Amino acid sequence: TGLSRPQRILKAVQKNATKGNPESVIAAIDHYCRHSEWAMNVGDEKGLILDSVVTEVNPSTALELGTYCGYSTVRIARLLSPGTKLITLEFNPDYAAIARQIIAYAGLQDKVILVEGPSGDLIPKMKQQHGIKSFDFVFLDHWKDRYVPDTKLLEECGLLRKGSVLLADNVICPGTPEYLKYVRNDPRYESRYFKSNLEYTKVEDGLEKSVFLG
Ligand SMILES: Cc1ncccc1-c1cc(O)c2nc[nH]c(=O)c2c1
Ligand SMILES: [Mg+2]
Repeated sequence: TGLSRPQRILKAVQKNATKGNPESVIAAIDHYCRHSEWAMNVGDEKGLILDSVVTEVNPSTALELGTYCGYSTVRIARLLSPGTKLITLEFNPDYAAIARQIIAYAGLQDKVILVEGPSGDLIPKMKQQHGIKSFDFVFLDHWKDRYVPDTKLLEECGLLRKGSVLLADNVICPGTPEYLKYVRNDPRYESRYFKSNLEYTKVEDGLEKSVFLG
């Protein structure tokens, strides 16, 4: 039955973007998903908030939960200082295969480590597999029912330090009420909501930024 949506997004990148130019890859995906077919990228509006938080944190170590086609992976990796790494976890092998090609098309493959598998299994292996002491920045954008268990797992594995920043997508749509309760009620987190819109729509959504206080 033809190409998948991620495959069509990759084709749009190959057709409309310039190799090695992350900005053009981002613009090509946003144009395609706004004018041709919707897809669950963080998008251009929430993407500006993501950019500002990544720039403020300037992480040495960053983790992304949920790669999909690599749109936010490219947004984050293009802002990282030389010598820093973004680890991105993706459960779906078909998504991962497309994301690798989009990340490579942007010329960012040397800054990104894409790992396929369930976040719940991979998070406890981060230290030994990738020599990570702790993450300065975590972008949660995978599955709403995993936000709380994976946050607890990051704490338990000693992967968060005083000042680590968690940024969560979709806290309104599809919505992560349990996660919002968790980070807003736990005194170890200082949380703030950034109101925005669901990618490429007028529906409200937003990002929750939570600083781990240790
Ligand atoms: C798919 C969808 N339909 C209607 C409304 C929102 C969504 C939606 C939007 C996103 O940004 C997502 N990010 C990560 N994971 C998701 O499952 C997800 C789902
Ligand atoms: Mg999302």
